[in-house]
Amino acid sequence: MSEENWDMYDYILESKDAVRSIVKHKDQILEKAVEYFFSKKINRMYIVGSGTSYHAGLAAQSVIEKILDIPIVVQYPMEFKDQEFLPDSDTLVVGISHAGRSTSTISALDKAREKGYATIAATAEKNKPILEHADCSVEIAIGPEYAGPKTKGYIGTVATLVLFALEIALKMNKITDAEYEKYVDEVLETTDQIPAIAEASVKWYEDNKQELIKSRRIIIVGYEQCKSALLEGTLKVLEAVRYSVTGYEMEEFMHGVYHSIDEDTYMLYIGCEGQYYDRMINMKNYFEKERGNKNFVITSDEGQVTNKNNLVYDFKNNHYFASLEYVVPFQVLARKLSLDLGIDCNVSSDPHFHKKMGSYTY
Ligand SMILES: O=P(O)(O)OC[C@H]1O[C@](O)(CO)[C@@H](O)[C@@H]1O
Repeated sequence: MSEENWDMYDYILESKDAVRSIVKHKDQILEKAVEYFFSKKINRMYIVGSGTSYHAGLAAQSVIEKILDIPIVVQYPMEFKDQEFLPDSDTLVVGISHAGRSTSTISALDKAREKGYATIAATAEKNKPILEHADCSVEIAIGPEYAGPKTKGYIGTVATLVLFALEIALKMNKITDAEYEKYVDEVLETTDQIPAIAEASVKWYEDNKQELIKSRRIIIVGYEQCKSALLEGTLKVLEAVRYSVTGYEMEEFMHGVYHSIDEDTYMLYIGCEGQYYDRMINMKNYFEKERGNKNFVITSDEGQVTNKNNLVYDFKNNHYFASLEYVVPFQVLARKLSLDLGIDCNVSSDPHFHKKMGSYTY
C-alpha cells in the first residue's frame, strides 16, 4: 500500500501480519533495549504516552507486571512530569510516541532524565525528535501507517512491550522457555483473529448502519482486561465521527453517568468473558426497559445472538490479551461510520493544530 492509496481499514487487517513480523524479528528489534535494561538496575517501570500510546501501555500493564514481577505504572506524560513525588532511583521510563513528536511524552522523558532514570523511547517513526530525549530507543516495527487514527500502531505497540518484558524475564530466569513460548502463542492466537473479527464487525455494522448513522451520542462501557479496549475504542470512534463519544469503566459509569442516559443515547457494551459480564447484561436490560435507548453488546456469548444489535463473535477472551481483539469492532466502526457520515477521518480536522498548540515538537 503506497502513501496515496492506503485506507485505515487495511491497516486494521494488517495488524495480524505486523505482530507476526514483530515476533519474527524480535531479537533485532529489541536487542539494544534489552541490553540497555541490563546495564541498569531497574526495580520499577513507568510507561508514559498520550492517546493511543497511553492505551497500549494500559493494555500491556498487567501482563508485564506478572512477567517481570515489578511495579509497572502507566501514566499520562504530564501526570508523570508534574507529580509531587517520584522515587529516587532504579527506575525505567518508557516513553511511547508513534509519531515521535508529542511534546507531552518528550517532556516526561526529560523529567525522567533529570531524575537520573533510565529512559527508552518507543516510536514507529525514524529520526524523530523523541529520540533525542531518551538514552535508548525501540522501534514499533509495524511498517507504514499513514492514517491519523492509529490501529496497527496500537496492536503493534502492545506486542512490542510484551515481547520486551518476555525477553528480559527469560534472561532473568523469571520465566521458563515454555512460559515464554506460551505467552507468545497467546498473543498470536489473539491477533491472528483480527481480520476475521474485522470482517464480522463490517457485517455487524452493515446490519445496524441505518440505526448507527442516526447516533449523535455514543457511550462505551467495559471492564477489567478490556479497560484499554474501551478507552482506545472510544478515542478511535470519537476522532473519526467527531461528535460526542465517551467511555467508562462499568462500575464508574454506575456512579453518576447513568443519570444522563436517554432514548437518544447509543450504548455499546464490551462484554468480554469474566466476572462482571452478567452485571453488564443486567445493566443493559435495565436501560432497555427504563430508558428505551439503543443498546449494542459485543461478546462471545451465544445467548446474545438473537438480537441483531449485538456483535457475537468467537473471541478468545485471553485474560491478558482480550483488549487486542475487542478493540477491533470499534476500529471498524470508526472507519465505516465516519465514511457514511461523509467525514474523511484520514484527514485531520485541522492539519496545523499541533503546530498551533505546541503539542508536537518539530
Ligand atoms: O503516539 P503519539 O504520536 O505521541 O500521539 C499521541 C496521540 O495523539 C494523537 O495523534 C492525537 O493528536 C492521537 O492520534 C495519538 O494517539
